[in-house]
Amino acid sequence: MYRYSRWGWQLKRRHSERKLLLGFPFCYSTPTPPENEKLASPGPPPIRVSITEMAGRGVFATRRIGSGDLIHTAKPLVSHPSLSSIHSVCYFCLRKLKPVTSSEDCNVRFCSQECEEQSKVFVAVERKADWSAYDDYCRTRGLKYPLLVKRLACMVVSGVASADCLDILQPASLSSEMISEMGEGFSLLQSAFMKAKARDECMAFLTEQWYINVLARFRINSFRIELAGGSYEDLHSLAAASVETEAAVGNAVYMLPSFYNHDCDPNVHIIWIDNVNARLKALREIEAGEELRICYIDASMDHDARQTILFQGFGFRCSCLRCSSGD
Ligand SMILES: C[S@@+](CC[C@H](N)C(=O)[O-])C[C@H]1O[C@@H](n2cnc3c(N)ncnc32)[C@H](O)[C@@H]1O
Repeated sequence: MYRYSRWGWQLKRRHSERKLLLGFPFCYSTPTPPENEKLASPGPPPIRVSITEMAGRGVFATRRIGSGDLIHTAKPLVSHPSLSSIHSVCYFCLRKLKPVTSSEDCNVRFCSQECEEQSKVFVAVERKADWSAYDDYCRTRGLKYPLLVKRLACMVVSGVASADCLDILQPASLSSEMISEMGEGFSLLQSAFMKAKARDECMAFLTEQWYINVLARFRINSFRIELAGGSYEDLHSLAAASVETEAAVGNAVYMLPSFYNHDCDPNVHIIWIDNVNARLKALREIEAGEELRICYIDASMDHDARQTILFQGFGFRCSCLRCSSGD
């Protein structure tokens, strides 16, 4: 289940929680706000991760945050373009690219030397293997998370990520049926690496259990990326795409945004302007100590539809004020 990306709605656990409460160094960046955007604070973001009463860990304001303030930005831990966008966005940051013709069409592309440089080590690993069977498996079943797993596996093999980098995130609970369906994806991923003669010592992490653990985390922590910015033409094609097919350019998982809980009337929203880097903005005034929440789903749905999707996708019954009022 993807967390809805736009329009303002959107464990090694005990050990990890302790680390979080003690101030685990998150992968956030102090943002450079565009003109007319007010930064909530010049230093570290005015937030902390703590335990909530009903929803596990959550994100809380450490001081008052003004309406419209940019609270923090976040770079992804793992991201991947959707298969339908693979030739039209940067393979690293998902920025939209100018259309190309003919022979260039079948290559992945980058928006800048910087993006190419930052991804060259794991892209080199990826290029050694033939992913056609794995990609077909994703395409025919409409699966997006296994593409994130493939990228993470290439990052681990190349040494730019550790195999346990997502362990701190909450996993989805998976039924035995879901787990058995993942077997095919794992076999295809493993066989692509084996045919490419990847060295055994680099592949020790790649067990079926690793594959399942990672997918369980992607399932409830991934964001579907829809870009809000770009040119006038982009906005037109985005509008058309959202009607016709899939407006998303890809999917990504972040560290700090993964700790935001859900509310059907959220006080924070997460947006993407022109690439995969996320911006978390206050939708209204937030007091010190208040929990910051985003909306995981389409907030325009009615009460019953929201409850069903949240339960099926994220495993909880929402008891936010809006749901409690029956709206
Ligand atoms: C992306 S995680 C949010 C962080 C999570 N609470 C943690 O401890 O890592 C999503 C999960 O948090 C819990 N959650 C989020 N919002 C909730 C809410 N409003 N009520 C109850 N549980 C919630 C659910 O278990 C959901 O699957």
